[in-house]
Amino acid sequence: MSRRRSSLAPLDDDDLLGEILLRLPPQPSSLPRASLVCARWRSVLSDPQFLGRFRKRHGKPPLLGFFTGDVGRRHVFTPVLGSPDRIPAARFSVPWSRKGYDRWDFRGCRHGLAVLVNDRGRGVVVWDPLTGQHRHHRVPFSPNPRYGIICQSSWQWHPAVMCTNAEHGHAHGDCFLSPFKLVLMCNGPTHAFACVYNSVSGAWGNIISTATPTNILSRPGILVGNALHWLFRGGGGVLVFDTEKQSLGVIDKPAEINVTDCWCCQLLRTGDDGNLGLAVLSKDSKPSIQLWKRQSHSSGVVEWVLLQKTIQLEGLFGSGMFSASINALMVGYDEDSNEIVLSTYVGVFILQIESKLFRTVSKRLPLDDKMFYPYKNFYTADLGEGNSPPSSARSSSSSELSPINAQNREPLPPVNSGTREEGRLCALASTAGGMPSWSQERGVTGKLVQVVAAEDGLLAPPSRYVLREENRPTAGAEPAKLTIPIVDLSLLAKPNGVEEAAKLRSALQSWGLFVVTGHGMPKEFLDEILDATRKFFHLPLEEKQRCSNVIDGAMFQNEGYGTDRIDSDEQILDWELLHEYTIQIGQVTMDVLKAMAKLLDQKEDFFIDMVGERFKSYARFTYYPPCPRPDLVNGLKPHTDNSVITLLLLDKDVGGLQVLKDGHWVDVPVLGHDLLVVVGEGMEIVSNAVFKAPWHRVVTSVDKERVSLATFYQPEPQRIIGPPGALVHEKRPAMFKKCLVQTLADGYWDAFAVGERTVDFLNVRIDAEADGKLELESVATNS
Ligand SMILES: O=C(O)CCC(=O)C(=O)O
Ligand SMILES: [Fe+2]
Repeated sequence: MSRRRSSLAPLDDDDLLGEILLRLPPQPSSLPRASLVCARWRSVLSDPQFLGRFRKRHGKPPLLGFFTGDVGRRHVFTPVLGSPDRIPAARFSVPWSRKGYDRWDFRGCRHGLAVLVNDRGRGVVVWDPLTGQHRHHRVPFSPNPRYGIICQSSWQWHPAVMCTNAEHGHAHGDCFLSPFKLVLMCNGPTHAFACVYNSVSGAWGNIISTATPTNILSRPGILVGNALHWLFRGGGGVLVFDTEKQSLGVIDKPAEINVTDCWCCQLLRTGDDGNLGLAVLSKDSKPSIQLWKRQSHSSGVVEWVLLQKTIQLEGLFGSGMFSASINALMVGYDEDSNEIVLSTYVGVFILQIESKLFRTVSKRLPLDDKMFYPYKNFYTADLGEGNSPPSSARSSSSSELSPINAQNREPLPPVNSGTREEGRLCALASTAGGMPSWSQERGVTGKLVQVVAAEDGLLAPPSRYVLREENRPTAGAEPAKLTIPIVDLSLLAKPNGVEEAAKLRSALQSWGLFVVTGHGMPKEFLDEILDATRKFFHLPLEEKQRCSNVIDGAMFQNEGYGTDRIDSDEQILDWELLHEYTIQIGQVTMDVLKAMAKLLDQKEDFFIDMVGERFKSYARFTYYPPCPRPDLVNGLKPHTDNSVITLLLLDKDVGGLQVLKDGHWVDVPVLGHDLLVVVGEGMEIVSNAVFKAPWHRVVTSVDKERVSLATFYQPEPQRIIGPPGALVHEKRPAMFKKCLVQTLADGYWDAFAVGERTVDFLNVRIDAEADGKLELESVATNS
């Protein structure tokens, strides 16, 4: 500090003035406002050295807002500060595209840096929202195909970024991308892999892996000391990655806790001693947050301890905010301040765990299942220099630090390299649970039905396949001779497709399914798909089992045949075919969903928005061998689908699918190259039961085998779906409770096993009585 002349008034002394201005609060408007006083003040305030000292002095940057959204959804910046500190949302708009198949997911913020990952594992980006600088990295590995990966949807990328600046007094938020560590964790149903990028060496380290009991929740890892922690679903415990020792392991979670969904459990960094903690939100009539802490005893034993400090939410917020079955969701966490973000029916709040003090984020946002990623930084609006990176950071490799545009990203890996890059398609083969059906079974011990059917001299199906008399396909009258409705998709899309829309309306209203013509998929292509399917089922058993989803006797994932562990060129061709098919069928699905939305006088993306951009499509191939006694068995037992909609490509030569209409089974004829659209229970929920999922089943043939390919279109697993406000009104109350998609998916096979609909089995339907009262006619139409 220079010597001061005592004759100067304090504010005339530059050093003293600097000392005084350092004490201004770190809010975004502080420095810009002070800089309006005069040119001299402005010059002091915009001096990079002053700004560095200002950040150091304050240490912790203020919370500017949240990046909100969820995996698979667009993310936006939601400012939390009031005027004059409020930062416009557009200032931090997330620049990565979420279009088509090139989807980037925002996955967290730490130390003023944000991290995004491509959902197909094509890259990871560290982004400084303040300066717009970013680094794009190609992911350094693919999960090993040996672990059964056939689609990336069951292997998820969990990136985490952290500043590693160890300089004394360094204030995070002032990190400007250097130096940092980027941790990339990839977790599937059986294993986790981790790898660390160090910005100083500019290189990725070794790939470390460990066996895991299941998938982890799709939430940012919590940094405690040097270790990142993620919570497993169900009873799996906690996955720990030590970023210094580079070790990956699994620790227990409190035995009493069952991690049912990601909105009810949150790992913590406890404020008092920086230990790992866990907050569990109970959904009882008296909602509360139970707190656990991991404590080490002098004996060296480390265990979870339940803290006395249970937080009663009603006491804090008043009881008005809690209703129905879901009272609040934990939608975010700030590990620096140990604050949980709670979304409720009356707004979004931040709750500080130690003090139990809460602040309001917004009273306008309704209960919503999107994540809130807190973003903290020193932001000094309009100070020019102040918001630019210091020159040292700016001079580092310009090819790495450059404005964001599509061109400067690394090239995408070739589609054929190593593991498949397919993001959302899961292939499975047929049914499981309950009375076995006469179709190719999956994961069922004993002989496969195809093997049974091929046994010489088989006169009747083994007893385990034979249905009780009242359940046999022939128990009712002869199938009714009715014509399944047909809708021409190419006409529907035309501006004057009124007639076709009327047909669609009538089909949905009275059948819940319809035949689609005019879908534009070439006949040869569809033939090729079915031929490949048939060929696959005709492969020797050992070969099929090589791609089975059962490894070492345990079923480990939802996917089975058609895996990525492809050995022959012919099979690669099959997979490419399926990939192409999903793209094309995806387009048909979108068109159908748009037309259905228009029937309800909603904008065309109404249903598409509700199920999310990261919807899943499952392709299920089913093989029905000939059966000597079709009258005794089900090819596939009566069921409703748990999809939003299902698109079926049926065998060109052999029928067998039947739909229940007004209490009678009706044959779906052989459709050639037309497709069949079937409404699923998911659609029933999101249309508030305006559209209904029909019961259907498959009967077998004495002498002909049959194949089919069903593509199930499902919402994002972490979404909560329910009847949307636009379809709920006085005359038609909500017919379903809000429900996590994953819960519906998990309940499906249990419901199937006992012959129930999932919504009934899980008790998601609210008012069975009122169901069906509203006809489609009473909903306005624009067609
Ligand atoms: O094979 C068929 O025709 C129908 C298959 C089906 O309904 C299903 O997989 O859910
Ligand atoms: Fe079905």
